[in-house]
Amino acid sequence: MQVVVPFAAETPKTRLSTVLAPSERHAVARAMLADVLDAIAEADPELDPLILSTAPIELDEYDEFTDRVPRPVVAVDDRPLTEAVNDHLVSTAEPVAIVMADLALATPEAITDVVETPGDVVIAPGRGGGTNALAVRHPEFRVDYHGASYRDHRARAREVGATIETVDSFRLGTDIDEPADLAEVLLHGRGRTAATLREWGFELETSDGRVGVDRSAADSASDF
Ligand SMILES: Nc1nc2c(ncn2[C@@H]2O[C@H](COP(=O)(O)OP(=O)(O)OP(=O)(O)O)[C@@H](O)[C@H]2O)c(=O)[nH]1
Ligand SMILES: C[C@H](OP(=O)(O)O)C(=O)O
Repeated sequence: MQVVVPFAAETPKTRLSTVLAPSERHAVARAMLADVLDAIAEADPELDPLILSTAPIELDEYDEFTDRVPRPVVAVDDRPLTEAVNDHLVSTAEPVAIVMADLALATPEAITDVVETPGDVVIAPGRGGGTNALAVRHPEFRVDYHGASYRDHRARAREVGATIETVDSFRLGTDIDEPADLAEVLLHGRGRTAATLREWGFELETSDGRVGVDRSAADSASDF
């Protein structure tokens, strides 16, 4: 199955701007993308990842921490997310999975659950109403991201007569959007993203009611 990984390359992760400098948001977005690509490759080398990026990206830097052969293809489409993904769905008659690039906790097992669960539309919801991973095997189904897209995708699937399955996954449900989500990476991440945050001096902060992250000012990037 082809696995499309949408990637906002130019101004990624704006909701992390209170804790990460612009250069760090780029770096953490790339680290998360690498973690997702690794999970896909380890789930099944036959899966065919396609990065659907808003701008050209150079993949050479991935060589040092992946043994993926061949490298994923990068397709550049600067249209908004929903439009770009739907155009891709229209252009292929084959089943397609769409896996977001900010799933830093993704594991091969979780990806396998999405691509192997039978159903015309298989959805791994994200916290907050989003759609973090999706498998589409129905020719008329189209995406409608943002807002409560989990609810909207279920409604769209019903409209076209598609069967719907939900994959209940903590690892795929945890997209890294807000500063508090970085605590989940430190707690549960096994890959590049967790290592990057630790290199930057992020630590768990447990003194308040809810676990968060803390970082010493000395470790912040110069463009913060
Ligand atoms: N190709 C493409 N991918 C996008 C676009 N917007 C977001 N993405 C990707 O879609 C996934 C979910 O993105 P969001 O969490 O909604 O947005 P984000 O840009 O990552 O973060 P924020 O700026 O904080 O909203 C991530 O993998 C993004 O890289 C877009 O317009 N085009
Ligand atoms: C793309 C969007 O992501 P969120 O804004 O929920 O992170 C969604 O899942 O619909």
